[in-house]
Amino acid sequence: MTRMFTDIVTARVPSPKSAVNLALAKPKFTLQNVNFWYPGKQVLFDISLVMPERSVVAFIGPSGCGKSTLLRMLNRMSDHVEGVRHTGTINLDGQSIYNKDSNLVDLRRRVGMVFQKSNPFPKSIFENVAFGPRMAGQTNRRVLDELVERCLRQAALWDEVKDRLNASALALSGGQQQRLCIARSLATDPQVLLMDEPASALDPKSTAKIEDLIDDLKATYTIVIVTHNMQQAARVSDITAFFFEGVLVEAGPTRQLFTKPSKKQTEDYITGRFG
Ligand SMILES: Nc1ncnc2c1ncn2[C@@H]1O[C@H](COP(=O)(O)OP(=O)(O)OP(=O)(O)O)[C@@H](O)[C@H]1O
Repeated sequence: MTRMFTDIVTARVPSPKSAVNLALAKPKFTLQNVNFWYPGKQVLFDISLVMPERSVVAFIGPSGCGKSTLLRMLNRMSDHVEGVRHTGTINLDGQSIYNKDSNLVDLRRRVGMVFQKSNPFPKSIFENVAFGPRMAGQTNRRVLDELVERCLRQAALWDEVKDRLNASALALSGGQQQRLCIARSLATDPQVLLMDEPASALDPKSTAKIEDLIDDLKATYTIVIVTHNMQQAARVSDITAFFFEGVLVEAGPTRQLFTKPSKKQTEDYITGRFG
């Protein structure tokens, strides 16, 4: 059973073209002793983890283990629930994101987010991508045209929509809508993309497109992805972090974690014994 599963997974570990030299990469996020509480309940326990720049980091683990909460801490979306608190530090490029003088608008611009369910605005394809730059004060049509084209190209959607930029975004397929949301999050010029199960609502073909896109995007961006699909983690990520009941059980290079996990709990999870 173990052998069969790891054979399947290692056959699909990231291709050499996309492999990142983790030893040389600069840390993008550094988490030290992070704890997090919802009102009356601690859900993350003493998490320490380094996420290298321009790599893909996957969070895996059973439902409720705290993956999304930790992901949302990285751009402080978790602050929005009343009564939450945390301890520990999260540094982005060496600066704490929780400093009292840190700028939340700037943090969200630098750390974009793509959700499980695509959520385009009920506007045209063009306006969805132009929305962020417009909110930031960009009014020059030529600049917006160029930016929309660049982001749609980066999101591997340009060829499919270039002749209907004024059509409603809601008329696109689910997979196209998700790529549009990725294009929209690229338009504010982020450095990090947080993806919360970005392909779980998509068919296999659209999922493959998102995975190819993640592989392309990491040349420019640091990507953190929550996924329930272990084969997807194995295919797209450089580093995998396995969580169980709010504890980071093990994190390391993806191939190593899936072929030679150092903890029995990790092995039990990746071989399907629980979760
Ligand atoms: N807004 C909230 N208020 C209170 N508790 C919450 C809230 N959001 C999540 N939790 C709890 O925090 C714990 C971690 O949830 P979280 O969504 O981070 O886990 P997850 O690993 O992402 O789960 P899933 O894979 O099912 O999405 C769970 O026990 C959950 O019930």
